Amino acid sequence: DLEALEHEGRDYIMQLDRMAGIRKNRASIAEWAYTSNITKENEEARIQIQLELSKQEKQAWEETKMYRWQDFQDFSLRRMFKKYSQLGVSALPDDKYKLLMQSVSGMESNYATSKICSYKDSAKCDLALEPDITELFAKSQDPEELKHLWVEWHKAAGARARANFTQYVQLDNEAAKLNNFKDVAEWWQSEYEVPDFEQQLAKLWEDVKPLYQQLHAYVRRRLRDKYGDQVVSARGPIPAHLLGNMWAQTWNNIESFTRPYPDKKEVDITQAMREQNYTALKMFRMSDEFFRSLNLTAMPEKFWKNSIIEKPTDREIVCHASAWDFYDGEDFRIKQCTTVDYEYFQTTHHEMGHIQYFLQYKHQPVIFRDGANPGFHEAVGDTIALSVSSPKHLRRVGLVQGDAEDEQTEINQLYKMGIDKIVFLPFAYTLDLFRYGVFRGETQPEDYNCHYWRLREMLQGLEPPVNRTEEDFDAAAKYHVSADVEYARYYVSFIIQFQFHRTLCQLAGEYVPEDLTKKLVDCDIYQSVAAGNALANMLKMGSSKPWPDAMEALTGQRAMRADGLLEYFRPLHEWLQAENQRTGEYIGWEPSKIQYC
Ligand SMILES: C=C(C[SeH])C(=O)N1CCC[C@H]1C(=O)O
Ligand SMILES: [Zn+2]
Repeated sequence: DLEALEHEGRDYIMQLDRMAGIRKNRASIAEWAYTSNITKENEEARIQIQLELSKQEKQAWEETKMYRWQDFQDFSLRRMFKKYSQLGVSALPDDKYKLLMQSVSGMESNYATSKICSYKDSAKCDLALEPDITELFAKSQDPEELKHLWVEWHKAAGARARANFTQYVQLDNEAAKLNNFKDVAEWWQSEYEVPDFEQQLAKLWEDVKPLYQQLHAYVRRRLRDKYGDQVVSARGPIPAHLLGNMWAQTWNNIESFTRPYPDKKEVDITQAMREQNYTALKMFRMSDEFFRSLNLTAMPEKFWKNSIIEKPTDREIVCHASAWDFYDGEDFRIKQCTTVDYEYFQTTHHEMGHIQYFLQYKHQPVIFRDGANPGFHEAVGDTIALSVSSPKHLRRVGLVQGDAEDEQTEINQLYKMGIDKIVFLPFAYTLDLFRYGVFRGETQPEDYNCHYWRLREMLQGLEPPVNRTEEDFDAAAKYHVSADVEYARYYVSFIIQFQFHRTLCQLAGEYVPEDLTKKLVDCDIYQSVAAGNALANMLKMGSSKPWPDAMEALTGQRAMRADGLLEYFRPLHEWLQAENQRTGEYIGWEPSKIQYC
């Protein structure tokens, strides 16, 4: 009878889950070995193990689908079977599976090992993205040097990935079809378990776009003031190489010469960190201490032993920051090439947020050890970092001196947060709208660069520094495109982290709507056990329930909405509107004159 069948099904799936944990542990170990020491043999070993594990997965899958789990009574049991009934890329025949692994691995190692020549010294050709190019791009205010770095990096890391990318698209789409998806776009969106995910992204963009356009117009004027109208036009898109970041995904590196009230004291956190002899380890210890202050879980001993927190000098590694779950309940690691600066201070909290999520849901069955949706996993650390970057907290830890002055200081603070959080949204939206089009076949290889820049211009109001052709492939110059990492997760994160932050600030007694002494912009939840417990309760759920349940458990809302972000930035939005009106700034941008299609 059904009762007995369900009982047998439970025994089966729990045994399968234990085996899956062992497989994932082995996969993580092989992946770590390769990405922390990029050599041909480590790449081959990793692919060999992936191939072996995929065979085991396929066998297990054959057995799993024999169960009539759709009729089971228990919700969690049904959910476990549903997730295990999706085989993934292992559904590909061995030869295609191997080809797919090789094409992604080829792109990723190209990205990780690409070097370019210096602008000032054409004989110096050992500049890596981290730390060399990143540092130069953050500091240089020479448009010609920035143009050189931008063009050379996009040639080395972007154009060179085109062939592998085209093959990866073909094979990944075949895998999608074997999993009963139309294409990879549908497969990626299925992770969010809502039928209208793409419409939700579009709605969120409509909500935030007016604020972005005001910020874009203001920044364009300040850049025109600095570089002149031969470099930055009054009504056109902003050249993408002038924003302090290789992908113009965050503009925090131009804050020092574009902030609204320049005569207010300079708040240079990076300088303060360096003056106070911060080290990578100190940054990690401080982050761990913040999480513990919320009554969350301390980093386990193995974390401190096994993590790589600085770039090794004796080998090539994948420097792009990452957090690792080894699915054995004990081994959790971060790998990042930390530099002592404000940006990496944020990244450290971001990665520690991933580890905290791993720790909170480690008691779950392996199949539920995941974010409620991919965006939740990206939002945890950033939510904590919203408190860490508040003036109140920076004063608490001695990175900022003196007291909160006045409304102008607050506008400067909101501006600093806005050129990080608001400008990121159209960037993130572009990256996956582009790839949705590629996977759907709406964008053919001969149109890759043209379609990428059409979206960049339409959504971000940017243009390339020089003409582009289909010899280029600028999208792959971004890590996540070369590494096959879905990006809508960050778009979701940058929206929901403000919903999380607002709730946690209220629980911490740090934010009271309409109380001018308890403003959201200056909320710091540090040491609030009430906030920490509420966050922990949501994190413990992992992916055991659909994400609206997790969202409701923490915030009382069941949807992702821009109202948290818009509330946080309202004073800045009003200031920008007044300021752009005062200077008669043109809001939006006319078509670019640069050739890229
Ligand atoms: C820090 C990570 C590793 Se999950 C990252 O890739 N992030 C964090 C914010 C956006 C995105 C990026 O760097 O593009
Ligand atoms: Zn992340």
